Amino acid sequence: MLKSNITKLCAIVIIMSQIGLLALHRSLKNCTSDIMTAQNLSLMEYRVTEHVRERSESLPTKKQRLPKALIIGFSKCGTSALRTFLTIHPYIVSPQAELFYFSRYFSRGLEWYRRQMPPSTPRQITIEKTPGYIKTKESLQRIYHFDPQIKLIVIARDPITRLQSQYAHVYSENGTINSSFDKWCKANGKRVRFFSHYAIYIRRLYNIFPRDQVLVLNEDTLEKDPLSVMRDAEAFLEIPPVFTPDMFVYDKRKGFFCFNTSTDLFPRVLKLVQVNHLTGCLNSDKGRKHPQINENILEYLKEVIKPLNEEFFALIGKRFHWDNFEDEYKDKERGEKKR
Ligand SMILES: Nc1ncnc2c1ncn2[C@@H]1O[C@H](COP(=O)(O)OS(=O)(=O)O)[C@@H](OP(=O)(O)O)[C@H]1O
Repeated sequence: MLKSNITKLCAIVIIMSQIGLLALHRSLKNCTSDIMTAQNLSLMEYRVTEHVRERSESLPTKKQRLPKALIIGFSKCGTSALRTFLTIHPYIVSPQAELFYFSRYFSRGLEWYRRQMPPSTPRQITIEKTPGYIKTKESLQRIYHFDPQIKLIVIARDPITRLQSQYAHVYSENGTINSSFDKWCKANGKRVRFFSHYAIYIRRLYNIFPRDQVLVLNEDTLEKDPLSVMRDAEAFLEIPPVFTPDMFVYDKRKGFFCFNTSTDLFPRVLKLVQVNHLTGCLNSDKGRKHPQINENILEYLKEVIKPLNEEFFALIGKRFHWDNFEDEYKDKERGEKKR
């Protein structure tokens, strides 16, 4: 009797110790994966992380969660490319559409907003982008009341190029611009200033949110070196760095960096974001032909905009090299790309 009780006790001790070992093994595994994610992951490791995302998609913990970060502006400054590129990060989910919740659709309520979000695991960050949020104090205050700790991303662009982009957006039909940018600029001096004075909006933003919750990016860098922008965003969002140089390639015809269609990640990219399945580029409503500017108007715009840019750079504490607009504009490759 005593012997059989001792045997039972031994069996229990052995089982318990095995369970303990298993738990220890699991926690060590988690620990190593956290250490791994703290380092720069190679493409191979990115695939492993992606595999984790795929598997975690069926986890019961997956549900629609409110955003922990927003891309709030400025319109026509590369907000779509930024959101699209970021969305392939395994730790990020993002709704495809702009939701205008904190501006136009606030009365629809928080539950409506939540229901627009893709399902995510507790580790993933939901990011929503609506470029107009930065434009009104009301939207920013609503965002603050929603979550005073939320992270905010702003991307800005040379205001002259931004004006051209906006103009092309409004006045293009079937790829043709149907009126004169020069005339529009002359007739809309007040609007030119209003659209180009980034400092007004950034100052208002800094009055509501601590600066370390705001990341200000440069569209020019996104165009020329998307990888470095992705890395800045990863660091700001405190997520593991997974982007690698081979994920993006410059597409001469589009004139922009696009997803590399020849990596084995591309089928996954197509499931996550809307890009051209043949080229890996953003759709044709991004990268439109810009209107011509005559010398006089260019001089006028430079004069009006230069002090506004200086105010903006002083405020954000960094300088973007937007003063070479003329060279860029005349750059042959750029001319070819817009044709
Ligand atoms: N990689 C890549 N692919 C395509 N487009 C790119 C890219 N990087 C930056 N851009 C620039 O993004 C400009 C559009 O900006 P937004 O997405 O903010 O426009 S919008 O406000 O959402 O309508 C768009 O402006 P336009 O060239 O005037 O169409 C692009 O210049």
